[in-house]
Amino acid sequence: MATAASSLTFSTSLPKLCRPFSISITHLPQVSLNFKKLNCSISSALKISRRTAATTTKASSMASSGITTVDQKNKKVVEVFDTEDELAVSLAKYTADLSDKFAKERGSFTVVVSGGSLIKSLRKLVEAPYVDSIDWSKWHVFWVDERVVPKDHPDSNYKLAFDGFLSKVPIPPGNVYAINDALSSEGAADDYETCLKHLVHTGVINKSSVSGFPKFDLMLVGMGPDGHVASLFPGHPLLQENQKWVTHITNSPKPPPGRITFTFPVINSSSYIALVVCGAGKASVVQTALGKSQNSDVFPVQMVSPEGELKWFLDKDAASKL
Ligand SMILES: O=C1O[C@H](COP(=O)(O)O)[C@@H](O)[C@H](O)[C@H]1O
Repeated sequence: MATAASSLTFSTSLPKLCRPFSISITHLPQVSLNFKKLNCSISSALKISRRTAATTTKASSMASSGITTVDQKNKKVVEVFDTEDELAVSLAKYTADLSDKFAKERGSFTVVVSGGSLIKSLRKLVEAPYVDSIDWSKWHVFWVDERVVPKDHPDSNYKLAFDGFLSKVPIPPGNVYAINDALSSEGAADDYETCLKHLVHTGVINKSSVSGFPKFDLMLVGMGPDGHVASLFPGHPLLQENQKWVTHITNSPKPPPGRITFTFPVINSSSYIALVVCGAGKASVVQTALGKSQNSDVFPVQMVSPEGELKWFLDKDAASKL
């Protein structure tokens, strides 16, 4: 299964640029909770568990530890881990299992990553056993959002992923799809969309028969403390974009201001989405998205509703208000 796994360092050549190709809001319902192991604040959550026991099932076979919640109807799983380290172990297994599945089923594995804290949580993938067992040659890597800065800039999501992950595994450089950082935000977004269209046309990326948008195998997505996902921020008109695959923003409330981002129709056409959220600073948004909060705001994260499975990976602090 593993290929060329003896080297942990891959070529420093540039990733594939897209330039050559110049060529209903669903408010997630209350989830059911099945506390297999519980060391965090639980009293209110246990009440939820009793209230919703009828729809509670065991975790998927990919779940390895933690507190697991399953909402079968909405294909939503919530898993809470005592520590971020346990979360990272489970996230690595989840990703490796899906890599195996898609490599066998379709000969390639299309993976979309965000920037931010997510990348650190992928660190177990570059350790044994996964670094040697995953068939990295099948991976095609994309960004759900990117800051329009040079690739060696500290704000670059590409640089973050390269330094923390991609430089440590033998993914063919031609399968790493960074933005063209020589373009404007608008130009880079259009160019990235053109790149995706080419890859859908050539069959590298699946196309959703439901939405007609590209259907990525796995999106590994973080969430900001304001509930933003990708570069889709609360209250921003881009939340409603339903034509474009990739769009741009020049006034991001979080610096830097110029970014490109996948739109919700693309995000929500995915086969699997892992939403990885850690830290007490994100607990209130998690409570609104998954708990019984009275907050009437709709955060962008609540608009994440894939065709396939959504799995939340939460650490104890992020889940502390559930
Ligand atoms: O600006 C961004 O922020 C979000 C969240 O980052 P985090 O550090 O709070 O996890 C990230 O998912 C996104 O890709 C990035 O561009």
